[in-house]
Amino acid sequence: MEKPMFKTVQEVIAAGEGLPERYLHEPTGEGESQPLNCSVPDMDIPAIDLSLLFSSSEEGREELSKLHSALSTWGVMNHGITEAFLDKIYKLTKQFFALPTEDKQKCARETGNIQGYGNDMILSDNQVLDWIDRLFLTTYPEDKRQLQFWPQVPVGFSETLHEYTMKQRVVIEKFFKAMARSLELEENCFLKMYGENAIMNSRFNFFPPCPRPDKVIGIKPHADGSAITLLLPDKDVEGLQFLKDGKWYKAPIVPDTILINLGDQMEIMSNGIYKSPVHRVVTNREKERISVATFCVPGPDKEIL
Ligand SMILES: O=C(O)CCC(=O)C(=O)O
Ligand SMILES: [Fe+2]
Repeated sequence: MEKPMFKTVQEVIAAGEGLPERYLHEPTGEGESQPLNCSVPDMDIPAIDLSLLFSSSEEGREELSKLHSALSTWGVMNHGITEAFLDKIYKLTKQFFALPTEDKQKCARETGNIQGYGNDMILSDNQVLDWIDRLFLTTYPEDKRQLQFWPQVPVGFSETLHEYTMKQRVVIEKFFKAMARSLELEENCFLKMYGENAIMNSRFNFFPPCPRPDKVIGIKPHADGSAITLLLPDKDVEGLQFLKDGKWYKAPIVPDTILINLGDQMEIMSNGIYKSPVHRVVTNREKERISVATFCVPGPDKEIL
């Protein structure tokens, strides 16, 4: 199929033609009266050890109440995972986006397909574009993978993504069980709604340094449409912010953790007790930033109640 004509943000920068107007963000939403790059306070999300939640000890009960409070306040929590493995993913993501354009184009998205490498999806002519390039891959179930979009270079990318997907499945199962426990529900109730055929999509996000962080946004305010999202925000560069009571708060950098973010489907599954938070990504004048978001979506055979 013919590849669509598009310029990624990296190509826009390389062309040296200045900042196209299409990237100038119109501040119309809640909490958007201040410049995008104004300083905002830290949010206080706890790091929670999901395995501890299954112990009936005092410590286990404490962890469970921490989970309840984090999810009902923010809809977000952190969970530790081995450092060396996460480092591998960060490194491969950086290496992929540092490849020459022709190499990245080998994974380029095709018209009508969400999978592959490209810029912000252009859905309408007057859409303000996000300052982001991305590689979007369905990782689970394995028969939904479109391997022609999986990078051959850097070497080890596909194997590591497969391994990460399997590790994430363990975290997801624990998380759904823990969430049911935190609401005093039958342990498997969310897992059953989520289903065996749940789909996982990983999106590798790259935000190049931006000349106008006051006017250009990395990702517009949104809530994820998933059940849950497992997110690896950049290890060094901040940018992710969450909206609460009309104010933005920044997600602090917590090393060696996955940030678990509830999506709209989980808000419904928990009868609104847990919220799907609105969040955005701001840009940085000097530094590039990466993140890897995995959206976990119930299978098409599931009805969300
Ligand atoms: O880059 C980040 O930290 C967040 C990414 C995000 O919100 C998304 O991909 O939906
Ligand atoms: Fe998001």
